[in-house]
This record gives sequence, C-alpha cells and structure tokens, in this order.
Amino acid sequence: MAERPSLVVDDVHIHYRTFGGRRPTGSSWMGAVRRHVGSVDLVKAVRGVSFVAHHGESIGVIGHNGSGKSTLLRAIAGGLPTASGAIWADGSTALLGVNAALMRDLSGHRNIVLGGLALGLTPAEIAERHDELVDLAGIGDFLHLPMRAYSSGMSARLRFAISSAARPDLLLIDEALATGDAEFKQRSRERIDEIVGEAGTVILVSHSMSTIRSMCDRVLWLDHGRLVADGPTVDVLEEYSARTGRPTARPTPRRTQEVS
Ligand SMILES: Nc1ncnc2c1ncn2[C@@H]1O[C@H](COP(=O)(O)OP(=O)(O)OP(=O)(O)O)[C@@H](O)[C@H]1O
Repeated sequence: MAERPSLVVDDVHIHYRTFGGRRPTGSSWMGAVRRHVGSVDLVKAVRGVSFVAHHGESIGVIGHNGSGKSTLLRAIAGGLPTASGAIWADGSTALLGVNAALMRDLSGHRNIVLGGLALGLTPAEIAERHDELVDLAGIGDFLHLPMRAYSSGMSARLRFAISSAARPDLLLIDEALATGDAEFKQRSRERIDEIVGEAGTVILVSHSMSTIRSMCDRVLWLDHGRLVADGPTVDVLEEYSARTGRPTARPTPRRTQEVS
C-alpha cells in the first residue's frame, strides 16, 4: 500500500532551445540563410505535468515517441532544469538509462567500482555488494574483460545492476530493461520488487506494455508533453489501447518462479 510522498512533481514545464534548426523558407537565398542561421526554436517537451509518487510505488510512464517521457525522468533525476514548476524528491535518486555512462575500455569489475563510487557508495560498500552485483548482471567469466567485448544484453544487465546497487530511494529507469532476455527481465523485476519492498519508489519508462504491466502498479500517460492519464495500470493501459489502437499485453503475475 502506498504511503507518504517520495516525489512531488508540481506543474512542471521543461523546454529545449535549439539553434539554427528551422527550415529556411522564402525565395531569396541570402534571406533564407539569415533566417536559418539566426533562428532559435523552443521545444516545449513537458507542459504542466503534476503528480505525487509515494514510497513503495512502482510507476510506469507511457506515451508516443517524443511525448516527453525521457525529459521528465531526466528532470526528476536533477539532470535538466525546469522552465517553471517544481520537483521535490525525498531521498536519493538514480537514473538508469540506455546511455548510462559506463567505460567500454574498462572491465566490468572496474565499472562496478567506478559506477559504485559515482553513485556515492564507499569502497567498503562496493566490496560488500560486488559479488551480488556480478550475480545480478550475470556476466560471470566476462567480469575482467573490457566492456567492449560484452553483448548489448550483458551491458544492459551490468548497467541495471550498478544503478540499483546504490539502493536509491527513487530509481528511475529509462527503457534500460528493453535489451535484456527473459532471465534478466525476471532478475530486474525481483530487484524492482526489492526496492519497492524497502519503501523505495521506481519510475519506469517503457514502450513495452508487457513490461509495464508486469512491473508497475500505476501508470502515467504522457501525450505531447501533457499528462493525459494517471491511474491503476490496468485502467490506464485499457484507455491507452482504446484511444491509440495499440494492443496491450495480457497481465502477467507480479512475481513468478525464478528462471534458472
Ligand atoms: N536535447 C534536445 N534538444 C532539443 N529537443 C529535444 C532534446 N531532447 C528531446 N527533445 C525534444 O523534446 C521532446 C520530448 O522528447 P523525449 O525524448 O523526452 O520524448 P520521449 O517520450 O522520451 O520519446 P521516445 O519514446 O522516442 O524516447 C521531443 O519533441 C524531442 O524531439
């Protein structure tokens, strides 16, 4: 059962400014160049989004490409300023994205150490959790090989393991579960359950309706930067499916047997 607020997002607007990106128009060649080079476009990526998350909730974020999901997550993680509105988070946050910064020339082991330090763990905490992380990532014999030798699935698993190692109060996951196999999905779901069980909050952006169904209790639906629905997973996915014509996967049990 959800408890006290862990995150408050209050009427948040987020804008990007892009320079020189407008398509030149008009008949004069010079005039077109001037308009093109001098132009500044404002992209209103998130428009007035408000919601409150609670300790112990796992929340999915869905919406079409470009609807503002990643932008919202990056702002919650503190990586993007808001144009207006406010975001309050109760506790530590960790953002796990497809582009999480791991060093391809360093081994998995070195990345665990560096990633752990970057997330604020002490060397002693990293040493204590090292084996658990290697297990979670399932990288086995590859531990001491440079990451460039890893498959995309192995890299994704390692990123997930490192990000969840800090036991953040708020874990933000941006499509990072998409590349894993069934076993990884199972392990990551267990890790998410653990974080939620320890009264943390998980916010997960995904295009995979089955991932959202199996991992989230509640769903936020963004459309052109606006929050158009916020409610129990089953209800929002049904509405999403009805309005977009996109099929959503059948429900799967929240906890299943471990895949060995
Ligand atoms: N760095 C940037 N500079 C300018 N515009 C950007 C930038 N990043 C995103 N945008 C624009 O902001 C809007 C929201 O993008 P965002 O990546 O948050 O959407 P998304 O819902 O995560 O999309 P997807 O599902 O494709 O990952 C889009 O119009 C996108 O083109």
